[in-house]
Amino acid sequence: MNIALLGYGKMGQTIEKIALNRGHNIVLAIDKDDKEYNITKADVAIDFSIPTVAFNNISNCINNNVPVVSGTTGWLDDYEKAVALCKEKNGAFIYASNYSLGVNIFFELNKTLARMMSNLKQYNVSMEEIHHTQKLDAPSGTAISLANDIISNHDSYKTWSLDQQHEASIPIVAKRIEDVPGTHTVNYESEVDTITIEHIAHNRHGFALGAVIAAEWLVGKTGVFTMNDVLNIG
Ligand SMILES: NC(=O)C1=CN([C@@H]2O[C@H](COP(=O)(O)OP(=O)(O)OC[C@H]3O[C@@H](n4cnc5c(N)ncnc54)[C@H](OP(=O)(O)O)[C@@H]3O)[C@@H](O)[C@H]2O)C=CC1
Ligand SMILES: O=C(O)C1=N[C@H](C(=O)O)C[C@H](O)C1
Repeated sequence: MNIALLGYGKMGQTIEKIALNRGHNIVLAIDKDDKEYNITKADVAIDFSIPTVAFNNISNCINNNVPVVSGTTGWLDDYEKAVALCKEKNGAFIYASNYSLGVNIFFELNKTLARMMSNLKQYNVSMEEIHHTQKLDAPSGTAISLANDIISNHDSYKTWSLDQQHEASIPIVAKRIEDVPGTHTVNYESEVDTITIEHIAHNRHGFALGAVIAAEWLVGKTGVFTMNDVLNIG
């Protein structure tokens, strides 16, 4: 496949290595200063850029009939617009806050645990995410996905927040520590014990491999998809 990388930072460069190893070509590697480029050279685009440009990058792909895999976080206020555009243009679009197989398994564990905890009011949930210091958004996209999945599966929670706990709100602590690729923790605490589930990424390989697998899967399809469609779990 001919792949366009929209964003050639830490993730773009990791994706390039994995894509080349799997026999693909990188026909574009776009960064902040690359204003003029022909996206139609690509069979598929993979966007790991920055929150303020992600929606434009995705729209440009959809408008030019190029399937697009989006991994950028922090732009989701525009997600429904991207979905509507994709449907209108009969395009192909997938977004995931986290492309790693491990985190997608963790998402399922989190939903199951939330369903079990919904009847056990003695436990209060809290979350923590830790990332490297260059990260632009907080909380992480993965933490938001985890919180939304708890809200959908647990009667007591209606929202999440980064500050002090409000009633019916899941408190999230976002820490920034040099070189951490991504750690997510969900805690249920009672007076007598704590139950914790945690995912620790050791490097960016899992995210990048998942994004390339999603791109391979997406080509030739039309519609709006999630990683559950690609991995057939959940
Ligand atoms: N879904 C997932 O599985 C994962 C998602 N992410 C998300 O992916 C995104 C990128 O992460 P990461 O690679 O670590 O970040 P980096 O900062 O290393 O890379 C972002 C890149 O985007 C570039 N960029 C800036 N403006 C544009 C533009 N207009 N078009 C294209 N590219 C542009 C930046 O260029 P310049 O440096 O010149 O400004 C930079 O090279 C983040 O939102 C992060 O949260 C990260 C890991 C996994
Ligand atoms: O910025 C990162 O690095 C990461 N971002 C994603 C997120 O916001 O959840 C995924 C992963 O945790 C790494």
